[in-house]
Amino acid sequence: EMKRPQNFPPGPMWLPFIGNLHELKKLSKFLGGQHHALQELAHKYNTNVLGLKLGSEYIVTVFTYPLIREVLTSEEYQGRPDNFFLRLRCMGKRNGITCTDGEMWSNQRNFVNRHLRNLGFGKKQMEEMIREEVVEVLNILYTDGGDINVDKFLAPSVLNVIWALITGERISRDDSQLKELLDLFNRRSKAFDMTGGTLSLYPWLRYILPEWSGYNLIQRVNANMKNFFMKTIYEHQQSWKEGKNDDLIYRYISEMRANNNDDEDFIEEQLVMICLDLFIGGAQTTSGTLNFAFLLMIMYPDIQKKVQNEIDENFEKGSIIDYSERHKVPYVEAVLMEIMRFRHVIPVSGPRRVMQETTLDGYTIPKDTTVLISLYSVHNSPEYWNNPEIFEPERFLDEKGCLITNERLLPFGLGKRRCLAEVLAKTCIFMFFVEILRKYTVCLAPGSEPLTEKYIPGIILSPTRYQARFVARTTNI
Ligand code: HEM
Repeated sequence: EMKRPQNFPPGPMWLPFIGNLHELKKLSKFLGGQHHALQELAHKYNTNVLGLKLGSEYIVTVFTYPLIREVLTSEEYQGRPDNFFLRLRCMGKRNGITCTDGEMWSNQRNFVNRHLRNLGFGKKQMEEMIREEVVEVLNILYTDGGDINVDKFLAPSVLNVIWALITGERISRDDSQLKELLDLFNRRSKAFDMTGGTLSLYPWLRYILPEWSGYNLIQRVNANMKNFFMKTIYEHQQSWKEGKNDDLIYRYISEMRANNNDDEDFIEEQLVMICLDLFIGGAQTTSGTLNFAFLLMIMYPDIQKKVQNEIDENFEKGSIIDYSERHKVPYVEAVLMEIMRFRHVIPVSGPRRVMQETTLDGYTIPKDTTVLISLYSVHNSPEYWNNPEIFEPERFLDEKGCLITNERLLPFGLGKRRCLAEVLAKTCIFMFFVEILRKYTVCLAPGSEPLTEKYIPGIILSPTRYQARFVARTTNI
Protein backbone atom coordinates (compact mmCIF):
# COMPACT_ATOMS: atom_id res chain seq x y z
CA GLU A 1 0.00 0.00 0.00
CA MET A 2 1.18 3.47 -0.80
CA LYS A 3 -0.77 5.47 1.71
CA ARG A 4 1.28 6.93 4.53
CA PRO A 5 0.03 6.19 8.04
CA GLN A 6 -1.61 9.20 9.59
CA ASN A 7 0.82 11.88 10.76
CA PHE A 8 3.82 9.79 9.63
CA PRO A 9 7.10 11.76 9.38
CA PRO A 10 7.69 13.53 6.05
CA GLY A 11 9.81 12.16 3.24
CA PRO A 12 9.71 11.28 -0.46
CA MET A 13 6.66 9.66 -2.01
CA TRP A 14 6.45 5.90 -1.96
CA LEU A 15 6.52 3.97 -5.18
CA PRO A 16 4.34 0.89 -5.40
CA PHE A 17 6.00 -2.20 -3.98
CA ILE A 18 9.56 -0.86 -3.55
CA GLY A 19 8.76 2.29 -1.60
CA ASN A 20 11.91 4.46 -1.52
CA LEU A 21 14.39 1.65 -1.93
CA HIS A 22 15.61 2.57 -5.37
CA GLU A 23 15.89 6.26 -4.59
CA LEU A 24 17.84 5.71 -1.39
CA LYS A 25 20.24 3.30 -3.05
CA LYS A 26 20.90 5.65 -5.92
CA LEU A 27 21.45 8.62 -3.66
CA SER A 28 23.71 6.66 -1.30
CA LYS A 29 25.87 5.63 -4.19
CA PHE A 30 25.98 9.13 -5.61
CA LEU A 31 26.84 10.80 -2.29
CA GLY A 32 29.22 8.08 -1.10
CA GLY A 33 27.29 6.67 1.85
CA GLN A 34 23.87 6.05 3.30
CA HIS A 35 24.46 8.63 6.07
CA HIS A 36 24.90 11.33 3.42
CA ALA A 37 21.82 10.21 1.50
CA LEU A 38 19.63 10.24 4.61
CA GLN A 39 20.95 13.67 5.59
CA GLU A 40 20.25 15.01 2.11
CA LEU A 41 16.66 13.75 2.20
CA ALA A 42 16.13 15.25 5.65
CA HIS A 43 17.26 18.62 4.27
CA LYS A 44 15.09 18.30 1.22
CA TYR A 45 11.97 17.60 3.29
CA ASN A 46 13.04 20.04 5.96
CA THR A 47 12.63 17.59 8.80
CA ASN A 48 14.56 16.08 11.70
CA VAL A 49 12.49 12.90 11.53
CA LEU A 50 12.53 11.35 8.08
CA GLY A 51 9.87 8.83 7.06
CA LEU A 52 10.69 6.24 4.41
CA LYS A 53 9.33 2.94 3.28
CA LEU A 54 11.73 0.30 2.07
CA GLY A 55 9.95 -2.69 0.63
CA SER A 56 7.19 -3.26 3.14
CA GLU A 57 9.08 -1.85 6.15
CA TYR A 58 8.49 1.60 7.61
CA ILE A 59 11.88 3.21 8.28
CA VAL A 60 12.21 6.39 10.30
CA THR A 61 15.59 8.11 10.63
CA VAL A 62 16.21 10.50 13.49
CA PHE A 63 18.54 13.53 13.31
CA THR A 64 19.90 16.12 15.78
CA TYR A 65 21.02 15.70 19.35
CA PRO A 66 17.82 16.40 21.33
CA LEU A 67 15.72 13.95 19.30
CA ILE A 68 18.41 11.29 19.25
CA ARG A 69 18.83 11.61 22.97
CA GLU A 70 15.09 11.19 23.38
CA VAL A 71 15.09 8.03 21.26
CA LEU A 72 18.13 6.48 22.90
CA THR A 73 16.86 7.00 26.42
CA SER A 74 13.15 6.14 25.96
CA GLU A 75 11.81 2.69 26.73
CA GLU A 76 9.69 2.32 23.58
CA TYR A 77 12.72 2.49 21.26
CA GLN A 78 14.74 -0.28 22.92
CA GLY A 79 13.61 -3.05 20.58
CA ARG A 80 15.38 -4.61 17.59
CA PRO A 81 13.55 -5.33 14.34
CA ASP A 82 12.52 -8.90 13.68
CA ASN A 83 13.04 -9.05 9.95
CA PHE A 84 14.55 -11.52 7.55
CA PHE A 85 17.98 -9.91 7.67
CA LEU A 86 18.33 -10.03 11.45
CA ARG A 87 16.99 -13.58 11.52
CA LEU A 88 19.57 -14.55 8.96
CA ARG A 89 22.29 -12.91 11.04
CA CYS A 90 21.13 -15.06 13.98
CA MET A 91 20.84 -18.30 12.05
CA GLY A 92 17.08 -18.25 11.95
CA LYS A 93 16.53 -17.67 15.66
CA ARG A 94 16.30 -14.68 17.94
CA ASN A 95 19.17 -15.27 20.34
CA GLY A 96 22.11 -13.39 21.83
CA ILE A 97 22.28 -9.68 22.60
CA THR A 98 22.55 -7.51 19.50
CA CYS A 99 19.44 -8.79 17.70
CA THR A 100 17.08 -9.43 20.60
CA ASP A 101 14.93 -7.34 22.92
CA GLY A 102 12.72 -7.61 25.97
CA GLU A 103 13.42 -9.59 29.06
CA MET A 104 15.60 -12.22 27.43
CA TRP A 105 17.86 -9.54 25.94
CA SER A 106 18.25 -7.82 29.26
CA ASN A 107 19.05 -11.11 31.07
CA GLN A 108 21.72 -12.06 28.54
CA ARG A 109 23.19 -8.58 28.35
CA ASN A 110 23.38 -8.25 32.14
CA PHE A 111 25.01 -11.63 32.43
CA VAL A 112 27.67 -10.78 29.88
CA ASN A 113 28.24 -7.33 31.38
CA ARG A 114 28.69 -8.70 34.86
CA HIS A 115 31.11 -11.38 33.77
CA LEU A 116 33.17 -9.25 31.46
CA ARG A 117 33.66 -6.93 34.40
CA ASN A 118 34.73 -9.84 36.60
CA LEU A 119 37.09 -11.00 33.88
CA GLY A 120 38.97 -7.77 34.09
CA PHE A 121 37.05 -5.34 31.90
CA GLY A 122 38.40 -1.91 32.72
CA LYS A 123 41.03 -3.43 34.95
CA LYS A 124 44.67 -4.46 34.88
CA GLN A 125 43.94 -7.94 33.54
CA MET A 126 42.36 -6.59 30.42
CA GLU A 127 45.22 -4.16 29.91
CA GLU A 128 47.67 -7.02 30.20
CA MET A 129 45.88 -8.93 27.45
CA ILE A 130 45.92 -5.86 25.24
CA ARG A 131 49.56 -5.20 26.03
CA GLU A 132 50.47 -8.71 24.91
CA GLU A 133 48.95 -7.91 21.52
CA VAL A 134 50.65 -4.51 21.36
CA VAL A 135 54.02 -6.09 22.08
CA GLU A 136 53.50 -8.59 19.26
CA VAL A 137 52.64 -5.82 16.85
CA LEU A 138 55.69 -3.78 17.86
CA ASN A 139 57.90 -6.83 17.41
CA ILE A 140 56.59 -7.40 13.91
CA LEU A 141 57.15 -3.76 13.02
CA TYR A 142 60.66 -4.01 14.46
CA THR A 143 61.71 -7.17 12.65
CA ASP A 144 59.77 -6.88 9.42
CA GLY A 145 59.41 -3.14 9.08
CA GLY A 146 58.16 -2.37 5.65
CA ASP A 147 54.88 -1.10 4.38
CA ILE A 148 51.69 -2.15 5.99
CA ASN A 149 47.96 -2.16 5.44
CA VAL A 150 47.00 -0.91 8.90
CA ASP A 151 43.62 -2.57 8.95
CA LYS A 152 44.90 -5.99 7.95
CA PHE A 153 47.77 -5.60 10.37
CA LEU A 154 45.79 -4.60 13.47
CA ALA A 155 42.52 -6.48 12.96
CA PRO A 156 43.91 -9.86 14.17
CA SER A 157 45.26 -8.22 17.34
CA VAL A 158 41.93 -6.64 18.20
CA LEU A 159 40.12 -9.87 17.49
CA ASN A 160 42.53 -11.68 19.77
CA VAL A 161 41.71 -9.44 22.71
CA ILE A 162 38.02 -10.27 22.30
CA TRP A 163 38.82 -13.92 21.67
CA ALA A 164 40.90 -14.10 24.86
CA LEU A 165 38.07 -12.68 26.97
CA ILE A 166 35.63 -15.22 25.58
CA THR A 167 37.78 -18.32 25.38
CA GLY A 168 40.80 -17.66 27.57
CA GLU A 169 43.15 -18.29 24.65
CA ARG A 170 44.73 -16.37 21.83
CA ILE A 171 44.99 -17.49 18.22
CA SER A 172 48.06 -17.11 16.07
CA ARG A 173 47.74 -14.32 13.54
CA ASP A 174 48.84 -16.83 10.91
CA ASP A 175 45.98 -19.18 11.66
CA SER A 176 44.21 -19.79 8.37
CA GLN A 177 40.78 -19.99 9.98
CA LEU A 178 41.32 -16.61 11.61
CA LYS A 179 42.33 -15.09 8.31
CA GLU A 180 39.28 -16.48 6.60
CA LEU A 181 37.01 -15.18 9.33
CA LEU A 182 38.47 -11.69 9.10
CA ASP A 183 38.06 -11.70 5.36
CA LEU A 184 34.43 -12.76 5.65
CA PHE A 185 33.72 -10.08 8.27
CA ASN A 186 35.16 -7.51 5.98
CA ARG A 187 33.06 -8.53 3.02
CA ARG A 188 29.95 -8.87 5.14
CA SER A 189 30.16 -5.33 6.49
CA LYS A 190 30.50 -3.97 2.98
CA ALA A 191 27.77 -6.07 1.40
CA PHE A 192 25.06 -4.65 3.65
CA ASP A 193 23.99 -1.44 5.28
CA MET A 194 21.97 -0.67 8.40
CA THR A 195 18.69 -1.50 6.70
CA GLY A 196 20.05 -4.89 5.72
CA GLY A 197 20.03 -3.81 2.09
CA THR A 198 17.98 -5.28 -0.67
CA LEU A 199 18.02 -8.79 0.75
CA SER A 200 16.10 -7.97 3.90
CA LEU A 201 13.36 -6.36 1.87
CA TYR A 202 13.14 -9.04 -0.78
CA PRO A 203 14.02 -12.28 0.94
CA TRP A 204 12.99 -14.22 -2.14
CA LEU A 205 16.06 -12.79 -3.89
CA ARG A 206 18.04 -15.51 -2.16
CA TYR A 207 16.48 -18.08 -4.45
CA ILE A 208 17.30 -16.37 -7.71
CA LEU A 209 20.38 -14.26 -6.90
CA PRO A 210 22.08 -15.92 -3.93
CA GLU A 211 25.53 -14.49 -4.66
CA TRP A 212 24.53 -10.99 -5.72
CA SER A 213 22.12 -10.46 -2.85
CA GLY A 214 24.78 -11.36 -0.28
CA TYR A 215 22.80 -14.39 0.88
CA ASN A 216 25.58 -16.89 0.24
CA LEU A 217 28.11 -14.63 1.89
CA ILE A 218 26.19 -14.29 5.10
CA GLN A 219 25.51 -18.02 5.19
CA ARG A 220 29.23 -18.64 4.83
CA VAL A 221 30.07 -16.23 7.64
CA ASN A 222 27.52 -17.92 9.88
CA ALA A 223 28.65 -21.46 9.15
CA ASN A 224 32.27 -20.54 9.65
CA MET A 225 31.75 -18.74 12.90
CA LYS A 226 29.45 -21.37 14.28
CA ASN A 227 32.07 -24.07 13.64
CA PHE A 228 34.71 -21.89 15.17
CA PHE A 229 32.79 -21.33 18.37
CA MET A 230 31.17 -24.74 18.68
CA LYS A 231 34.56 -26.40 18.72
CA THR A 232 35.75 -24.15 21.53
CA ILE A 233 32.52 -24.50 23.48
CA TYR A 234 32.75 -28.28 23.17
CA GLU A 235 36.30 -28.24 24.54
CA HIS A 236 35.18 -26.03 27.40
CA GLN A 237 32.30 -28.39 28.16
CA GLN A 238 34.81 -31.25 28.42
CA SER A 239 37.26 -29.45 30.69
CA TRP A 240 34.73 -27.55 32.83
CA LYS A 241 34.94 -28.13 36.57
CA GLU A 242 32.97 -26.71 39.45
CA GLY A 243 34.25 -23.20 40.08
CA LYS A 244 36.15 -22.93 36.80
CA ASN A 245 35.37 -19.40 35.74
CA ASP A 246 38.37 -17.96 33.98
CA ASP A 247 36.68 -16.98 30.73
CA LEU A 248 33.22 -16.08 29.48
CA ILE A 249 32.46 -19.54 28.09
CA TYR A 250 33.26 -21.30 31.38
CA ARG A 251 31.11 -18.79 33.21
CA TYR A 252 28.22 -19.39 30.86
CA ILE A 253 28.54 -23.15 31.24
CA SER A 254 28.58 -22.72 35.01
CA GLU A 255 25.32 -20.80 34.75
CA MET A 256 23.74 -23.46 32.49
CA ARG A 257 24.73 -26.24 34.89
CA ALA A 258 23.65 -24.28 37.96
CA ASN A 259 20.22 -24.18 36.35
CA ASN A 260 20.42 -27.91 35.59
CA ASN A 261 20.23 -26.96 31.93
CA ASP A 262 16.52 -26.32 32.22
CA ASP A 263 16.50 -22.54 32.03
CA GLU A 264 15.18 -21.71 28.57
CA ASP A 265 17.37 -18.62 28.43
CA PHE A 266 20.75 -20.05 29.31
CA ILE A 267 21.34 -22.52 26.52
CA GLU A 268 24.20 -23.30 24.19
CA GLU A 269 22.52 -21.61 21.24
CA GLN A 270 22.52 -18.36 23.17
CA LEU A 271 26.16 -18.74 24.01
CA VAL A 272 27.14 -19.22 20.37
CA MET A 273 25.22 -16.10 19.40
CA ILE A 274 26.74 -14.05 22.22
CA CYS A 275 30.21 -15.00 21.00
CA LEU A 276 29.18 -13.93 17.52
CA ASP A 277 27.70 -10.65 18.79
CA LEU A 278 30.92 -9.75 20.57
CA PHE A 279 33.00 -10.60 17.53
CA ILE A 280 30.80 -8.74 15.07
CA GLY A 281 30.25 -5.79 17.41
CA GLY A 282 33.86 -5.41 18.39
CA ALA A 283 36.30 -6.46 15.75
CA GLN A 284 35.79 -4.10 12.85
CA THR A 285 34.62 -1.12 14.84
CA THR A 286 37.77 -1.06 16.92
CA SER A 287 40.31 -1.87 14.22
CA GLY A 288 38.44 0.46 11.83
CA THR A 289 38.83 3.33 14.29
CA LEU A 290 42.55 2.63 14.53
CA ASN A 291 42.74 2.50 10.77
CA PHE A 292 41.22 6.00 10.56
CA ALA A 293 43.48 7.13 13.41
CA PHE A 294 46.71 6.27 11.60
CA LEU A 295 45.38 7.60 8.32
CA LEU A 296 44.63 10.93 9.95
CA MET A 297 48.10 11.01 11.51
CA ILE A 298 49.53 10.59 8.02
CA MET A 299 47.34 13.40 6.73
CA TYR A 300 48.13 15.72 9.64
CA PRO A 301 51.85 15.22 10.40
CA ASP A 302 51.95 18.27 12.69
CA ILE A 303 49.30 16.75 14.90
CA GLN A 304 51.21 13.47 14.90
CA LYS A 305 54.33 15.34 16.03
CA LYS A 306 52.43 16.98 18.87
CA VAL A 307 51.07 13.61 19.96
CA GLN A 308 54.57 12.15 20.02
CA ASN A 309 55.99 15.12 21.92
CA GLU A 310 53.33 14.89 24.58
CA ILE A 311 53.94 11.15 25.01
CA ASP A 312 57.74 11.69 25.22
CA GLU A 313 57.40 14.46 27.79
CA ASN A 314 55.04 12.62 30.08
CA PHE A 315 56.20 9.02 30.01
CA GLU A 316 59.68 7.81 30.75
CA LYS A 317 61.54 5.94 28.06
CA GLY A 318 61.03 2.22 28.24
CA SER A 319 58.27 2.50 30.84
CA ILE A 320 54.97 0.69 30.50
CA ILE A 321 52.04 3.02 29.97
CA ASP A 322 48.84 2.29 31.87
CA TYR A 323 45.49 3.36 30.53
CA SER A 324 44.81 4.85 33.95
CA GLU A 325 47.59 7.37 33.25
CA ARG A 326 45.83 8.80 30.22
CA HIS A 327 45.12 12.03 32.09
CA LYS A 328 48.83 12.82 31.66
CA VAL A 329 48.30 13.20 27.92
CA PRO A 330 45.16 15.29 27.36
CA TYR A 331 46.18 16.25 23.85
CA VAL A 332 46.38 12.58 22.85
CA GLU A 333 42.95 12.02 24.36
CA ALA A 334 41.57 15.01 22.49
CA VAL A 335 43.02 13.61 19.24
CA LEU A 336 41.33 10.25 19.84
CA MET A 337 38.01 11.93 20.62
CA GLU A 338 38.27 14.04 17.50
CA ILE A 339 39.02 10.95 15.41
CA MET A 340 35.79 9.36 16.64
CA ARG A 341 33.82 12.51 15.93
CA PHE A 342 35.36 13.23 12.54
CA ARG A 343 35.39 9.67 11.20
CA HIS A 344 32.95 7.73 13.29
CA VAL A 345 32.78 4.14 12.09
CA ILE A 346 29.02 3.83 12.67
CA PRO A 347 27.52 7.00 11.18
CA VAL A 348 24.04 5.44 11.20
CA SER A 349 23.37 3.34 14.26
CA GLY A 350 20.50 1.07 15.21
CA PRO A 351 18.38 -0.45 13.84
CA ARG A 352 15.80 -0.09 16.59
CA ARG A 353 12.20 -1.32 16.68
CA VAL A 354 9.44 0.78 18.18
CA MET A 355 7.80 -1.47 20.75
CA GLN A 356 4.59 0.54 21.02
CA GLU A 357 3.15 3.43 19.02
CA THR A 358 4.63 6.71 20.12
CA THR A 359 5.18 10.32 19.01
CA LEU A 360 8.44 12.04 18.13
CA ASP A 361 8.80 15.71 17.32
CA GLY A 362 5.02 15.81 16.84
CA TYR A 363 4.89 12.88 14.40
CA THR A 364 3.30 9.52 14.99
CA ILE A 365 5.64 6.55 14.90
CA PRO A 366 3.64 3.32 14.48
CA LYS A 367 4.46 0.17 16.45
CA ASP A 368 7.17 -1.99 14.85
CA THR A 369 8.60 0.86 12.77
CA THR A 370 12.35 0.48 12.24
CA VAL A 371 14.27 3.46 13.61
CA LEU A 372 17.73 4.50 12.43
CA ILE A 373 19.85 6.98 14.35
CA SER A 374 22.03 9.43 12.46
CA LEU A 375 24.96 9.82 14.84
CA TYR A 376 26.57 11.51 11.87
CA SER A 377 24.09 14.38 12.20
CA VAL A 378 25.12 14.90 15.82
CA HIS A 379 28.85 14.73 15.17
CA ASN A 380 28.77 17.04 12.16
CA SER A 381 26.22 19.69 12.97
CA PRO A 382 27.56 23.24 12.65
CA GLU A 383 25.10 24.12 15.41
CA TYR A 384 27.18 22.21 17.94
CA TRP A 385 30.66 22.23 16.46
CA ASN A 386 32.73 25.04 14.98
CA ASN A 387 33.60 24.05 11.42
CA PRO A 388 32.71 20.41 11.87
CA GLU A 389 34.31 19.55 8.54
CA ILE A 390 37.74 20.43 9.94
CA PHE A 391 39.84 17.93 11.89
CA GLU A 392 40.69 19.88 15.01
CA PRO A 393 41.58 18.09 18.29
CA GLU A 394 41.80 21.45 20.11
CA ARG A 395 38.02 21.61 20.19
CA PHE A 396 38.22 19.15 23.09
CA LEU A 397 40.71 21.25 25.10
CA ASP A 398 40.23 24.42 27.12
CA GLU A 399 42.68 27.37 27.14
CA LYS A 400 44.78 25.62 29.77
CA GLY A 401 45.05 22.50 27.66
CA CYS A 402 42.74 20.47 29.90
CA LEU A 403 40.35 17.99 28.35
CA ILE A 404 36.72 19.04 27.99
CA THR A 405 34.13 16.34 27.54
CA ASN A 406 31.15 17.04 25.36
CA GLU A 407 27.86 15.17 25.73
CA ARG A 408 27.37 15.54 22.00
CA LEU A 409 30.16 13.12 21.28
CA LEU A 410 28.28 9.82 21.19
CA PRO A 411 30.45 7.24 19.43
CA PHE A 412 29.19 4.46 21.73
CA GLY A 413 25.55 5.53 21.79
CA LEU A 414 23.55 6.19 24.90
CA GLY A 415 21.01 4.52 27.18
CA LYS A 416 20.28 0.87 27.89
CA ARG A 417 21.46 -0.37 24.51
CA ARG A 418 24.66 1.63 24.41
CA CYS A 419 27.83 -0.24 23.51
CA LEU A 420 28.59 -2.76 26.20
CA ALA A 421 32.31 -2.73 25.55
CA GLU A 422 33.15 0.96 25.54
CA VAL A 423 35.93 0.56 28.11
CA LEU A 424 37.51 -2.29 26.20
CA ALA A 425 37.37 -0.41 22.91
CA LYS A 426 38.79 2.80 24.36
CA THR A 427 41.60 1.01 26.19
CA CYS A 428 42.49 -0.91 23.06
CA ILE A 429 42.53 2.16 20.85
CA PHE A 430 44.54 4.20 23.34
CA MET A 431 47.19 1.55 23.93
CA PHE A 432 47.77 0.69 20.27
CA PHE A 433 47.81 4.33 19.24
CA VAL A 434 50.14 5.52 21.99
CA GLU A 435 52.58 2.61 22.00
CA ILE A 436 52.97 2.59 18.22
CA LEU A 437 53.44 6.35 17.87
CA ARG A 438 55.83 6.32 20.77
CA LYS A 439 58.21 4.19 18.76
CA TYR A 440 57.28 4.88 15.15
CA THR A 441 56.35 7.73 12.90
CA VAL A 442 53.72 6.80 10.39
CA CYS A 443 53.73 8.13 6.84
CA LEU A 444 52.37 7.09 3.49
CA ALA A 445 54.31 4.27 1.87
CA PRO A 446 55.91 5.26 -1.44
CA GLY A 447 53.84 3.83 -4.24
CA SER A 448 50.65 3.71 -2.16
CA GLU A 449 47.44 4.98 -3.68
CA PRO A 450 47.27 8.72 -3.05
CA LEU A 451 45.22 9.62 0.02
CA THR A 452 41.69 10.84 -0.36
CA GLU A 453 39.04 12.02 2.06
CA LYS A 454 36.80 9.33 0.57
CA TYR A 455 35.87 6.17 2.40
CA ILE A 456 34.18 2.88 1.70
CA PRO A 457 30.59 2.91 2.94
CA GLY A 458 28.82 -0.09 4.46
CA ILE A 459 27.46 -1.06 7.88
CA ILE A 460 30.84 0.07 9.14
CA LEU A 461 32.66 2.95 7.51
CA SER A 462 36.29 2.43 6.58
CA PRO A 463 38.97 4.44 4.78
CA THR A 464 39.84 3.67 1.22
CA ARG A 465 42.84 1.38 1.15
CA TYR A 466 46.24 2.86 1.81
CA GLN A 467 49.68 1.50 2.64
CA ALA A 468 51.40 2.99 5.65
CA ARG A 469 55.10 3.04 6.40
CA PHE A 470 56.23 2.93 10.00
CA VAL A 471 59.62 4.59 10.46
CA ALA A 472 61.45 3.88 13.74
CA ARG A 473 61.92 7.02 15.84
CA THR A 474 65.38 7.66 17.22
CA THR A 475 64.24 9.71 20.21
CA ASN A 476 62.33 7.30 22.33
CA ILE A 477 63.14 3.69 21.56
C1 HEM B 1 35.41 1.91 18.51
C2 HEM B 1 34.75 0.81 18.81
C3 HEM B 1 33.25 0.69 18.98
C4 HEM B 1 32.24 1.56 18.63
C5 HEM B 1 32.37 2.92 17.94
C6 HEM B 1 30.99 0.94 19.04
C7 HEM B 1 29.73 1.53 18.91
C8 HEM B 1 28.54 0.95 19.31
C9 HEM B 1 27.25 1.61 19.29
C10 HEM B 1 26.99 3.04 18.80
C11 HEM B 1 26.33 0.72 19.76
C12 HEM B 1 24.83 0.99 19.99
C13 HEM B 1 23.91 0.48 18.92
C14 HEM B 1 22.50 0.95 19.20
O1 HEM B 1 22.32 2.03 19.75
O2 HEM B 1 21.54 0.27 18.83
C15 HEM B 1 27.03 -0.50 20.08
C16 HEM B 1 26.44 -1.66 20.55
C17 HEM B 1 27.11 -2.85 20.77
N1 HEM B 1 28.48 -3.02 20.79
FE1 HEM B 1 29.87 -1.62 20.34
N2 HEM B 1 31.26 -0.28 19.60
C18 HEM B 1 32.63 -0.47 19.60
C19 HEM B 1 33.32 -1.56 20.12
C20 HEM B 1 32.73 -2.72 20.59
C21 HEM B 1 33.45 -3.88 21.11
C22 HEM B 1 34.97 -3.97 21.27
C23 HEM B 1 32.51 -4.84 21.39
C24 HEM B 1 32.67 -6.25 21.94
C25 HEM B 1 33.75 -6.78 22.40
C26 HEM B 1 31.20 -4.27 21.07
C27 HEM B 1 30.00 -4.94 21.22
C28 HEM B 1 28.75 -4.35 21.07
C29 HEM B 1 27.49 -5.07 21.24
C30 HEM B 1 27.33 -6.56 21.56
C31 HEM B 1 26.46 -4.12 21.05
C32 HEM B 1 24.95 -4.38 21.10
C33 HEM B 1 24.37 -3.99 22.42
C34 HEM B 1 22.87 -4.23 22.50
O3 HEM B 1 22.19 -4.36 21.48
O4 HEM B 1 22.37 -4.29 23.63
N3 HEM B 1 31.38 -2.99 20.61
N4 HEM B 1 28.39 -0.34 19.82
